[in-house]
Amino acid sequence: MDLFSPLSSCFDQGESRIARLDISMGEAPAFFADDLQKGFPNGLDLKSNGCETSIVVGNRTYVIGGTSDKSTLSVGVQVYDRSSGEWINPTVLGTKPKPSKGHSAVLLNEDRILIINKGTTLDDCAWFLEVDTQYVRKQRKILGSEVVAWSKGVRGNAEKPIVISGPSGVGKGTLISMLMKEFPSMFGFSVSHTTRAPRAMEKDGVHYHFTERSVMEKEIKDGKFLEFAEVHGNLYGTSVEAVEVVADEGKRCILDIDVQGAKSVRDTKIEAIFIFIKPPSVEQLEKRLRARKTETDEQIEKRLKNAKGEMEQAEAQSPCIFDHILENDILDKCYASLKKLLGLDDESVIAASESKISAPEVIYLPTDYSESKIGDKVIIRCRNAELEKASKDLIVVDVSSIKGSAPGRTRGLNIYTMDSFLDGVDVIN
Ligand SMILES: Nc1ncnc2c1ncn2[C@@H]1O[C@H](COP(=O)(O)OP(=O)(O)OP(=O)(O)O)[C@@H](O)[C@H]1O
Ligand SMILES: Nc1nc2c(ncn2[C@@H]2O[C@H](COP(=O)(O)O)[C@@H](O)[C@H]2O)c(=O)[nH]1
Repeated sequence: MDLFSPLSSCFDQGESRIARLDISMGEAPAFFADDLQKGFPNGLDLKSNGCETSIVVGNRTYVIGGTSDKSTLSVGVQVYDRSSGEWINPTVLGTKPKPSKGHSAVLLNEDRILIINKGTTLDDCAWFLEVDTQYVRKQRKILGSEVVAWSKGVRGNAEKPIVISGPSGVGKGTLISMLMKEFPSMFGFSVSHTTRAPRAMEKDGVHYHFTERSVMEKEIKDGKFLEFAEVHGNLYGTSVEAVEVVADEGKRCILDIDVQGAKSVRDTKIEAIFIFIKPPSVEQLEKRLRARKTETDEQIEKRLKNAKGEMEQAEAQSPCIFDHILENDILDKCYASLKKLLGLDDESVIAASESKISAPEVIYLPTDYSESKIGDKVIIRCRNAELEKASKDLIVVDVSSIKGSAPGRTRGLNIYTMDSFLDGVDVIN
């Protein structure tokens, strides 16, 4: 079996990477490998640090690596449009990977590129550069410019985020606090941005990121938000970073957002569980809001008025935003239903602990390897020196079960080792 037909998209270190670019069409800028290797500016603000990789997707060539901005120690992206002969500086969304000792690129399904970072731990080695996913297309329309988006690959099946919505005062925050108190290592709260003033006990960066409207509007324009909405006269929004921070802690993300926000998240096609919490009655809702003593009478009136619209929208069958509607009448009862729904009631927890899957192996990606793509698997073969150290010389990056995309992490990545000799794999370089 020939596992190692070379990948056209990969450039090993020391080679003249850019020289391999097909820039024969149109008026491509002078873009010489020599200049790049000496670190000379090339008219594109792109300087080589010996780590660029290029990959062709349709009529575009993506040059990934190095950075055009010395202040951000992260991987840069440049696009060469072969039909117009022009270089484009795309808007790059999402958290970028940090520069590594080189990387290789593998095209997946024409909509995203798998970037494998050399010399990193396997938990940080796989990143996806999305070039034409639904999210990227939508952002391209909104921002009116070329867009690419980074999404880090997360090993294993991290659970879907949970979106909790419901009228103000229904008890969303109370239920979320109970969940986070009982399961502190399981859940992480997505800290939203808001332009409303902090309440007495609220801390910046914990309950919200309190911000100015003009700053938030600029950040919305820059594509930093997964969703945002005008709620009860203030601007609220979930930044992409807020969700990524939770995923990076290995926790399941909980979003407390209004119905408009839930609809926006639903529209992005992000895989999440959407739960609407409804009050037993509008009278009870008013009682809770008044007892909380955090809003003026006028603000309470506004929130109650909006509550009616939110409940109508949530219970409408089409478009159906929510997967579940829970009534928060007796708090403990509602909390028990929420836990059951999330598979956290006693019976489900015992069943899960009995069938617990062992933690993924800790492996390091070598700096010297060759790789090949077979279907949904990228096979990485360690070379010489590293081969001697490694008991298993093949690392398999299996993308067949990946779920999700930018904004946020791409889950379900399976990375494991294999021994080519023991497994009888015929390796041809
Ligand atoms: N089932 C319940 N019965 C009675 N009071 C409740 C119940 N659930 C929550 N409360 C109380 O109602 C008030 C509002 O709850 P909470 O602040 O959690 O609402 P919320 O939905 O998060 O509101 P907002 O959207 O404005 O942030 C709080 O004082 C809380 O203690
Ligand atoms: N669309 C969004 N809605 C949000 C977000 N964060 C909070 N909210 C919702 O706003 C109201 C009011 O909250 P309060 O703290 O002022 O009482 C409530 O319904 C929240 O769910 C967000 O990031 N996006």
